[in-house]
Amino acid sequence: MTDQVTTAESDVPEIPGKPTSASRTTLSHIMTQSDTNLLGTVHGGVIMKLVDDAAGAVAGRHSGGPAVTASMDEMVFLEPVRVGDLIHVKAQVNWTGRTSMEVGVRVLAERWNESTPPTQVGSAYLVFAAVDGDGRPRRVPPVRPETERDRRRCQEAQIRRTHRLARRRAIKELREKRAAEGYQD
Ligand SMILES: CC(=O)SCCNC(=O)CCNC(=O)[C@H](O)C(C)(C)COP(=O)(O)OP(=O)(O)OC[C@H]1O[C@@H](n2cnc3c(N)ncnc32)[C@H](O)[C@@H]1OP(=O)(O)O
Repeated sequence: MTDQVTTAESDVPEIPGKPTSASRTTLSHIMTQSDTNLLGTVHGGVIMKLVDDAAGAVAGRHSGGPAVTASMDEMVFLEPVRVGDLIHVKAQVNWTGRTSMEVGVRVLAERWNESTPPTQVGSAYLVFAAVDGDGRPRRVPPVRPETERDRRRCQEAQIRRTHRLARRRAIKELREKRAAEGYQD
């Protein structure tokens, strides 16, 4: 992983931007008995897979080709999901770097056969890297936020990006320091 935000190279032509709405996606699924954990509610891993699927579709659509999950952070489960819940997994590109994208995901649930408004049951932020046929990172079009909400999400994604890089750098430096001091853990 690169350790700093890379600026666009001057010798490479700019890729035209793409609006957020061009790749925004919702994946819906009814939860059944086979999705439950030992407590009888829906297994968190089932929801995480749907989150990764929806985010992957968004990343592929935005980048115009294959994209792989590089990281998933801040997966939050707000309320238990039950058998018979209709889940809506809403995903959009919040921010783009040179070859990576942060995708924000919200998970909503409603009873499958009732017309009550859905409630938010979870959220997550994932980083996807666009890759070429050999699995090497390739450049992505810059995302063009369209609404004030899109712009806020983009600003928040930049904060998360800065923190991810700073945390990674700090841990790397600590490990190097400990190795130099002779620790072999
Ligand atoms: C949809 C699916 O199920 S995919 C299956 C699960 N995922 C995978 O198998 C991916 C396996 N991992 C990989 O192939 C590689 O580690 C990659 C492609 C993600 C990154 O490759 P690297 O050699 O580290 O490339 P590099 O350092 O240039 O990083 C590429 C971009 O990803 C970002 N990135 C890489 N690792 C991370 C990470 N852990 N967290 C956040 N961002 C990351 C980098 O910051 C960089 O972004 P930028 O170009 O916008 O600045």
